[in-house]
Amino acid sequence: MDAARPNAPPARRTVSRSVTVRVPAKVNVQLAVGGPRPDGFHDLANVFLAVGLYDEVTVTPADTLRVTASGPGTDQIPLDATNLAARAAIALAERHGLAPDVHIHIIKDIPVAGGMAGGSADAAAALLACDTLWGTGASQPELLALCAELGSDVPFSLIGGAALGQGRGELLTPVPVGGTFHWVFAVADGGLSTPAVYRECDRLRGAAVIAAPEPAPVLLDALRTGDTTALAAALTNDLQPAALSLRPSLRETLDAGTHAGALAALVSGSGPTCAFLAKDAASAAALTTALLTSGTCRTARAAAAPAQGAVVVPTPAEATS
Ligand SMILES: C[C@@](CO)(OP(=O)(O)O)[C@H](O)COP(=O)(O)OP(=O)(O)OC[C@H]1O[C@@H](n2ccc(N)nc2=O)[C@H](O)[C@@H]1O
Ligand SMILES: Nc1ncnc2c1ncn2[C@@H]1O[C@H](COP(=O)(O)OP(=O)(O)O)[C@@H](O)[C@H]1O
Repeated sequence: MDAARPNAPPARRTVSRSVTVRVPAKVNVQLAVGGPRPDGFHDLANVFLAVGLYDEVTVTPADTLRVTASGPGTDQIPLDATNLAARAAIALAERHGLAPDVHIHIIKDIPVAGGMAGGSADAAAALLACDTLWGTGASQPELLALCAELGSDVPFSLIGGAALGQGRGELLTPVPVGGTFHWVFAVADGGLSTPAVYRECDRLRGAAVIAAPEPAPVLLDALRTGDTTALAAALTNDLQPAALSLRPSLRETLDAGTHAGALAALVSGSGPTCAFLAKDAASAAALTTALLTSGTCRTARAAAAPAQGAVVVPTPAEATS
């Protein structure tokens, strides 16, 4: 008790606490790509679906900004201020006149450079974690605006679920989902560069006239009604020919999943991860086993969708109180 103020509540001890945020990967169930814009981006009709593969980002007060990471592929991500999670912390700190002095630790389970928005996920997670740690109390629109500055896919990583991304993918409209979809992801050795895949898409299209990208009503209906068969028939990815052109061996991966009973097979975003839609959880488990033994991928993972967006993980004390 405070001796000077007998009725005052016990003084709060300032503890150097950590905040952990869990954030999902995505698959693009429709990726319609327009022609190149003057700013180098492409207009999209990008229907994102968050899937249950997660990274975890923990921020802890520190003397200076520091990034560490564990998990597969982390030797391929920068651990300096160019890491997307570090860029997110710096952006939020600058906006609120703070020093971005945190230790950011990333536990990666989302394939690196795999077309599943792992870096974007870490950026969204770091933003939410720092906002919570620093008590900056940013509103959802403020967080989404910061996300859009960090990358086209980052806003979706924050909100999760399913959403239509227009513009370069950052202008989101949530999409209702009426059921659970069971996916399997075949993870390749090594990544593909997103800008290189967009460039290859432009090169393959040559002088063809490209229609403005539009969301497909049949696909949005399939999501809304939770109809797996209809979703399988409606999946499209305009970047798939470019990803296959840069990595022809992905055709064998797609064929292996199709022969093993997938309802549909497509490249996830810019690749090289291949995504397979399964009838149900049991089919997804069987498909995972078949892909693991097919010799056409580094590993295979089953994951259900939709997944929740970035969320603060309760500390053990909070979880039991
Ligand atoms: C292709 C998609 C599909 O969701 O994701 P991935 O499969 O890579 O995860 C996205 O469009 C990737 O979004 P993201 O990875 O956030 O890209 P950004 O950092 O904003 O941009 C990286 C580069 O990709 C190209 N780019 C990106 C988005 C877009 N609408 N048009 C583009 O041409 C540009 O060359 C840009 O310089
Ligand atoms: N925290 C991060 N996690 C993953 N990649 C990162 C991160 N920060 C920067 N990068 C870089 O971003 C690029 C794209 O990675 P990623 O987002 O995993 O792939 P994709 O854009 O295919 O979904 C990689 O070249 C990687 O080195």
